[in-house]
Amino acid sequence: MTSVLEAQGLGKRYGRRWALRDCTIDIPQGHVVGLVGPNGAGKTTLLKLATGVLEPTTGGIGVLGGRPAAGPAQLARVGFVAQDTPVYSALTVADHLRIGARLNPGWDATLARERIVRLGLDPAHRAGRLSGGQRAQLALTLGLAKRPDLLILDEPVASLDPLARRDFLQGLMEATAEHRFSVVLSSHLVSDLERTCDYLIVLVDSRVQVAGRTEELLAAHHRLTGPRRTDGTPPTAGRVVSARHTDRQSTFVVAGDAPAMDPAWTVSGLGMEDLVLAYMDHSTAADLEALR
Ligand SMILES: Nc1ncnc2c1ncn2[C@@H]1O[C@H](COP(=O)(O)OP(=O)(O)OP(=O)(O)O)[C@@H](O)[C@H]1O
Repeated sequence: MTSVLEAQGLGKRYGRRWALRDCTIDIPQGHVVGLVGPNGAGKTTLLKLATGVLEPTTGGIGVLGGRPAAGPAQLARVGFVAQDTPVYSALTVADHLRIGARLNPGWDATLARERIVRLGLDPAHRAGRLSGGQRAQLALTLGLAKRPDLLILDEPVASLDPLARRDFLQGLMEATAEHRFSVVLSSHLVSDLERTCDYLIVLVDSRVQVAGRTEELLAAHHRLTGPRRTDGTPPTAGRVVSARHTDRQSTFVVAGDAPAMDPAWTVSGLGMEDLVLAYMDHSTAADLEALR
């Protein structure tokens, strides 16, 4: 099956600073992919490379088997809702739908119309007078009515209140269930992604820390808690993702099979938030190590 997103050694540099480096990923189609990382991690850069808004400094990226923005056919297959869900303030909701219909060969006018009605948006309302949540919903409607094979959303819910956030993500989930397309969605809030995504990419300090199916990632990581280890290493094999020590206790997050343990140690599973935080910790520890 063609990958939805495939990158090899992908990097983007602004002047001397790398916004994204050594990014190698291969994501199969049919997933809702959560791209998570702190502010400035490189999420927008990766998404702009995927949509052809930016050109790579190193490496290459393929989207649905083609080059990003390679031509009209490729552009028609990928929908992009940029950060802050931009709309044209002076134009009405209906104007947005008309422009969408004119610019997109696969435009689904029925889907757009029905969605606007369901959301209770007045077609005559100017976009500049919509609330943040309504603007985000309008931008999502434009992205969905394009009927893309891949919809890319850059922090679409960042500025929304919890209710609008929930409605937006729910609308997105309903649309993916009905129309079966892939989604890549970025956020710095894991809680947004927890309910929505079945594939996860953790990006910290311009590098992909881990990527894979959420269920598999959660099954492959464990938290070990036990008496403080004086040498700072865990009492098992497996790759250490993060390590924390107090005077009396050590806590490790390790990647690998469930370890057979000494009874003084507790092994537990992780939630998505724990996993993301462990990889953020990992990146911080690596930075500190590099400074030594
Ligand atoms: N046009 C630009 N010129 C110079 N540096 C840039 C430019 N765009 C982004 N950067 C830098 O690249 C890095 C990654 O930025 P990016 O916008 O991709 O991060 P992000 O993870 O999307 O952050 P946020 O969650 O805040 O949107 C940051 O250090 C940022 O300052």
